[in-house]
Amino acid sequence: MSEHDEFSIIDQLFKPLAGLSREARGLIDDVAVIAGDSTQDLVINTDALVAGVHFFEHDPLDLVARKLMRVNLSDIVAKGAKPYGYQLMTAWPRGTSYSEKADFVRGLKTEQDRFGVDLFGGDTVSTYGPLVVSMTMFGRVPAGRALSRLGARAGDKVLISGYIGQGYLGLKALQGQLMGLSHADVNEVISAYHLPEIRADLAPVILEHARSSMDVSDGLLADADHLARANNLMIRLDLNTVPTSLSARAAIASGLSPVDLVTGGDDYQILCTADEAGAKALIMAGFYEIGMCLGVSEDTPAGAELWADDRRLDAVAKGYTHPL
Ligand SMILES: Nc1ncnc2c1ncn2[C@@H]1O[C@H](COP(=O)(O)OP(=O)(O)OP(=O)(O)O)[C@@H](O)[C@H]1O
Ligand SMILES: Cc1ncc(C[n+]2csc(CCOP(=O)(O)O)c2C)c(N)n1
Ligand SMILES: [Mg+2]
Repeated sequence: MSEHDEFSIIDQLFKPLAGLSREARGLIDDVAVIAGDSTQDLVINTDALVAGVHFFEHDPLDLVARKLMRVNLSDIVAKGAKPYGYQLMTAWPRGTSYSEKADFVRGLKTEQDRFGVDLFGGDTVSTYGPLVVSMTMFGRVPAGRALSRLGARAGDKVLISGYIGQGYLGLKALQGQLMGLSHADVNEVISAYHLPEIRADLAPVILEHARSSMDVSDGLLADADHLARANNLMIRLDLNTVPTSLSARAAIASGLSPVDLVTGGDDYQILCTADEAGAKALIMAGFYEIGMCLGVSEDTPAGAELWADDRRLDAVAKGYTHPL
């Protein structure tokens, strides 16, 4: 096992290449922001999906395309930006048929129509390895207003845009490891794994009322930990207030640990912080309050902790990390 993971590689090898460019945000945010004209900036995000790592090799390719679009859109929306267009890279395993590629394109078209984006360019190559698809998504935001992971303050409320654990439950169902759910519940969580919910409609309210914001891809606890550390704060999450679906509650009743839901990842919900008034407005728009930002001290170092019923809970891992 290597002593490196994605975060140490980014930190040690890639961060120096970003230099002091404002656009890169020191590679501590999820996106780059490029100044446009005097009215708007461009928010840019790249996320890739790899067969066997992010999706199953036999997943229908229209769903893979749709998931690729959504995992990229979640970062754009989290920064308060409006989706604009995208570039695409596809590395096709040799022997992939024309009709499979056409399925992939059909999935892209469905999401283009839904989210109002067009294809701006990209690259098409072949590979001896598994299918790899990567997207660079562009969004537009009023000049100087793009949100960041930075900006949270002690006393801020922590909020989430929707159910946590749906994608993880779908993954477990597809792996045949989910017990106690009805047929309809299983279909619901598998559908969430393939097609995470993206609330593009929330971008304006996030822009208006959040102080810091990011999407949740690795796991709620892991991403709250990233946000907390970026701001040198302690985030205390209250597990009892994390919103979960009826399917998730049925899985818990059948023995699933609720901690797994907040560390499993594949959520693509929006995690943000706001002051009291901002939190009220965000809750009115559909967000759920799930925790607090606290100042750091010897007893409360920077990072995220999970609490339930006045007890701190331990998690084996806070979320998904790519071993490198
Ligand atoms: N290979 C790379 N080259 C340049 N920058 C990179 C590379 N990999 C990651 N980064 C940058 O490092 C920062 C953190 O990346 P990370 O993948 O953790 O972001 P994220 O939005 O949380 O990702 P994800 O949605 O994939 O979980 C981002 O600014 C990203 O652009
Ligand atoms: C087949 C299969 N096995 C495992 C997982 C879980 N998983 C893989 S990557 C990731 C974090 C987000 O990725 P990234 O950080 O690259 O954006 C998660 C939760 C999955 N989705 N599919
Ligand atoms: Mg992100």
